[in-house]
Amino acid sequence: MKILNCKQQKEADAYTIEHEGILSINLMEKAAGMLTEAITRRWDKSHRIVVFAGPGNNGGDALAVARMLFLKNYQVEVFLFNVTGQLSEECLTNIRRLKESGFPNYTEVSSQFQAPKLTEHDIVVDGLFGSGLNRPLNGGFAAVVKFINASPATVVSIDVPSGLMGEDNSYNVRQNIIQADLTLSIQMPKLSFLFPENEEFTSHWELLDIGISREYIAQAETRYFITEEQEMRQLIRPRRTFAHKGNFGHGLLIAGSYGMGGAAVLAARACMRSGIGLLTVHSPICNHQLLQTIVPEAMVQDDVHERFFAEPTDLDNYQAMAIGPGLSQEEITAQAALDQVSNCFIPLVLDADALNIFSAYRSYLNRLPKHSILTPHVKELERLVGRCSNSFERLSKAKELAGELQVYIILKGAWTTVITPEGNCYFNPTGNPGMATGGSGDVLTGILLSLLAQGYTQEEACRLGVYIHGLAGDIACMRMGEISMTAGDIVNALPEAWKKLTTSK
Ligand SMILES: NC(=O)C1=CN([C@@H]2O[C@H](COP(=O)(O)OP(=O)(O)OC[C@H]3O[C@@H](n4cnc5c(N)ncnc54)[C@H](OP(=O)(O)O)[C@@H]3O)[C@@H](O)[C@H]2O)[C@@H](O)CC1
Ligand SMILES: [K+]
Repeated sequence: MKILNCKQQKEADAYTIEHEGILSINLMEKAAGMLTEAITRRWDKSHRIVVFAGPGNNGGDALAVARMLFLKNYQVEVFLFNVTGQLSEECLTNIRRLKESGFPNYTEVSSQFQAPKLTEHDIVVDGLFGSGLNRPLNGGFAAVVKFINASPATVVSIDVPSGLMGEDNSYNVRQNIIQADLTLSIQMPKLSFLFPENEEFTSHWELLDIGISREYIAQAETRYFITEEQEMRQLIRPRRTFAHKGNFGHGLLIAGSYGMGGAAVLAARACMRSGIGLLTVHSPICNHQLLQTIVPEAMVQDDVHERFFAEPTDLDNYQAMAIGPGLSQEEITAQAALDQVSNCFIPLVLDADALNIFSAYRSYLNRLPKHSILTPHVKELERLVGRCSNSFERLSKAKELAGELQVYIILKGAWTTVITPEGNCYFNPTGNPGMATGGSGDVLTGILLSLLAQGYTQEEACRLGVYIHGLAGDIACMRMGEISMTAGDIVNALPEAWKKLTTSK
């Protein structure tokens, strides 16, 4: 699914109006009908609905919703903020329609706002500003936002919480943004909904498909996408009847150190559970027994060192390599890892300590083989690109780095993002906060190695890998709960996740 910017959303509305034979006011009526349905589905008539409408079409939506709720016998109050005397055409039409419906509780605010008393049983409909917001809110509008945020009422925002920019909020004033309990977003999600620091504004959002032109969306250019299940289903390659293990690749996992053998175990188990033909784990001698016992399916190659990865190994027999989980950053390991990675000629995943080593030896960064996959979480990314003050900046810097080094970056967190060397960003919809637990990243590394060894392209492996990892996380969460689930539970849920994604619905 594409994520378009606000300018494109406006163009999409205009294109739909022009090419699909629908009047602007009727498109708004359709949106309002769906918004009203979404509200009445959740709240019955015992709730008073207080509508705050702004001067543009977001306000127009809100006024139409007010009329529809009133005609369904809800108790509704409306405040229209008309401070400049300039209202959009559709907003004006909806004021007229509201009045014609016999609506009694309409207040137009031009200067002084007499705030109503709001209770926790009230529902506020926020239709102050939507995709037309072009600067941070201030003055009277900021005061209204603060009043709504301070009230105990439940807040439903139309399209966007008023005051929130669709993409970059670096220069916004956070106190002047509506903290919505629910955002009913028209047609497409906004990029800013996917950033963790905006959770207080958009913790829950839902999309309403008002029938914006598919043709426009198909040709609209964007760098931002949300991955969909159907796309992932189509990526998965069927296993042929006459297949043998040689068809599914041989992967090399370089992982583990003294006290960190578990990371190698988790990655290896996840790798085996994701369809690879053969796996060799290269680990320090101390982990030999552990690996042979817990992951008997994998072959174990001992390093020369008892406790640490110390000597690069030959890559001739492998189709892909992953390095990093539980590796440590000992000097001897760092040298071996830099050497191993710099000379790697097969598809490669770098995770955890392998990333930290490259952050510490920055001059080696340009020796990273092209199209390597880097899987940093926020802190690991910032070690590479420097501190960032917000998610938009972080994403921009990650895109720059991916372009500069020609690598794939998987930025882990809620809405894990796959960033391609060309600068495309794919946000992953699966997963849950229970996955924020030690070893979860090691599991992802194992899955990625498995997919690369099987011949999936880097982009396919990244997108499918994070999707299945999140899906397994969701299954683990259902089984064990968000609090108790562990990385091992994610591995244990992989079979069901793969089955779910490969059986027809
Ligand atoms: N048929 C359609 O078109 C459909 C449209 N739809 C709906 O329309 C919404 C977009 O409508 P929109 O483009 O009119 O923008 P909107 O957010 O209402 O505000 C624009 C106004 O705000 C003003 N303004 C901006 N920033 C400001 C600030 N900081 N402080 C103060 N003022 C500020 C700006 O004026 P300016 O001062 O910039 O001249 C302008 O007057 C969209 O979110 C969706 O809900 C859907 O129903 C689908 C069908
Ligand atoms: K709004």
